[in-house]
Amino acid sequence: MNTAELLSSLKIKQLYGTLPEEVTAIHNDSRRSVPNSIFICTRGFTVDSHDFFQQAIDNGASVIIAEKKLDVDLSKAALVVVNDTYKATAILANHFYDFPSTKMKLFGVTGTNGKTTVTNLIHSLLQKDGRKSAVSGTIGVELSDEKITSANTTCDALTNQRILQHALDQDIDHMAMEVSSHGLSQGRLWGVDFDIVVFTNLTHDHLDYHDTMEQYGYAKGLLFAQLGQDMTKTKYAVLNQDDAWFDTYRAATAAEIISYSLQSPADFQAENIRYYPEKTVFTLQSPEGSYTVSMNLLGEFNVYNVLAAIAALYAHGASVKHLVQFIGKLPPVDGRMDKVDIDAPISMYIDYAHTPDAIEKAIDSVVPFKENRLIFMVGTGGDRDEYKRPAMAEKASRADYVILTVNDPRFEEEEAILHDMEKGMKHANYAMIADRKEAISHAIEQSEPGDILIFAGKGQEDYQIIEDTKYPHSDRKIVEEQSLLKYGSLE
Ligand SMILES: CC(=O)N[C@H]1[C@@H](OP(=O)(O)OP(=O)(O)OC[C@H]2O[C@@H](n3ccc(=O)[nH]c3=O)[C@H](O)[C@@H]2O)O[C@H](CO)[C@@H](O)[C@@H]1O[C@H](C)C(=O)N[C@@H](C)C(=O)N[C@H](CCC(=O)O)C(=O)O
Ligand SMILES: Nc1ncnc2c1ncn2[C@@H]1O[C@H](COP(=O)(O)OP(=O)(O)OP(=O)(O)O)[C@@H](O)[C@H]1O
Repeated sequence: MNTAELLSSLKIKQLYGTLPEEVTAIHNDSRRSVPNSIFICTRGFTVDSHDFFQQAIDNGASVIIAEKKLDVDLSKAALVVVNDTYKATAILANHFYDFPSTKMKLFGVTGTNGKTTVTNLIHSLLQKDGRKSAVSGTIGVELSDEKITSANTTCDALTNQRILQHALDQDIDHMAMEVSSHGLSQGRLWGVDFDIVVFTNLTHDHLDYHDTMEQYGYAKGLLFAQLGQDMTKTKYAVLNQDDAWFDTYRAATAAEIISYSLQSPADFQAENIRYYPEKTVFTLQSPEGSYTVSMNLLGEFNVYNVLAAIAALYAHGASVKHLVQFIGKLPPVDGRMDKVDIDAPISMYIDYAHTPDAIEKAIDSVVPFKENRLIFMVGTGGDRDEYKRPAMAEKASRADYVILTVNDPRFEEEEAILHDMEKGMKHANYAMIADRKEAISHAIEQSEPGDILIFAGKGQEDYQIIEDTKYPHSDRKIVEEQSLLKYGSLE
């Protein structure tokens, strides 16, 4: 691409040296720089990559974008100084990839819990409706036949544009993106032009990063404010009317609101909900009439998630009748109240709950058909929001027997994580077992026919992070092995 044309999108404070005529790539990681590329320096939380410009030049970068004058050998690369390199990243990425988000229907989903579930539901419903769709979030980026792993739920501004363009190259013109509060507050979504945005809920999480619930709520609200004022493009915000932040987010956007609720009349309302071990049935009141929804997803929280997905697709123009038919055919989302299909006299579910609210909701989802005991295993990660740990255990105390364990210890002492959680326990029927495999096998060992077991915190993840290394780990595999050991002879 022509360099001068590309850089004309920026307010340049100083240009040192001569711009090359063409550049072929943009990078924000000096280790990945290639010949004839732009390298953008940023002040990160961990390092300041203004320190790495020389590595980028050694790798062939011919333009360095920075916030200050650097000692660049101008015979090798030009130096461009701007006010804010994070903003410059978003602007340049949009121009370089030619505004891919404006050429597709983009759904953004934010909220403390339910983002992965709702984005995957939207993605599956779009595909069932014959659309070419992609999905991105905690479980990576899924394009037609390609899965790309990502370091974050919400990728950085440059990666987002690259992925959107990559999707368009594969003729994918619909995408559902998980939008994290970290992503919003760090500007990773700048320049991503969403058409339909969805809010699930806001409860305690990430206060190590946002400090207060107000700041956390404000960060989430950026998604709605960033829908913009341009009325030439129809946009919608799908909001949970039962959440305390509904009015704030409604006021934050000029876009039309589509509401959903379980508690009061809304555009989409669920009534008469019946819970079963393998399905949930409810009556849906919608702008197109009343329907019976029967779905393979469990629990009240998934009724909220399904309402959100149906409302988002309705905003997109889909018929509610068809959506209800499609919903009935979808399997549960991987690792979210996902029943383990094994011949044993106990019911076992793999779940991803790792916030107090999600734990409460996971337990709520089995209470209606619980006949014997509920054994609940729950863990939390090291080096992350320690304030939520006692609250998690307090919610888990509703189970008859609780096993406190660890998700990803990272660099933190496992015992310290367990003791933080223990402070919230409301009864004495619990064990603390840091080793996740041992914790699972203890849960199954304790079980008796008729019990329900929930293994929460890791969902479908196939690794555990110890220090900064990912080791292979699968709750599902261990659950299957251990339950065969105890109940295998019954088959
Ligand atoms: C605290 C935090 O959010 N950190 C994010 C931040 O990293 P950072 O500022 O520390 O980056 P850095 O390591 O200082 O690097 C700065 C720059 O130098 C570059 N660099 C670095 C080294 C080098 O040799 N050369 C070089 O050029 C890097 O490529 C980068 O561009 O920017 C990075 C790029 O966007 C993110 O990957 C990183 O997320 C880290 C991995 C993380 O764990 N974040 C969590 C808290 C997070 O964002 N979570 C949410 C989900 C939350 C939820 O569960 O809902 C998410 O969206 O993932
Ligand atoms: N709408 C909801 N309300 C409350 N809890 C929910 C809701 N949806 C899912 N959960 C709970 O939260 C867990 C995680 O769900 P999901 O992965 O969809 O959320 P998420 O927002 O993507 O989480 P993360 O940001 O940590 O990836 C589920 O396993 C379930 O226990």
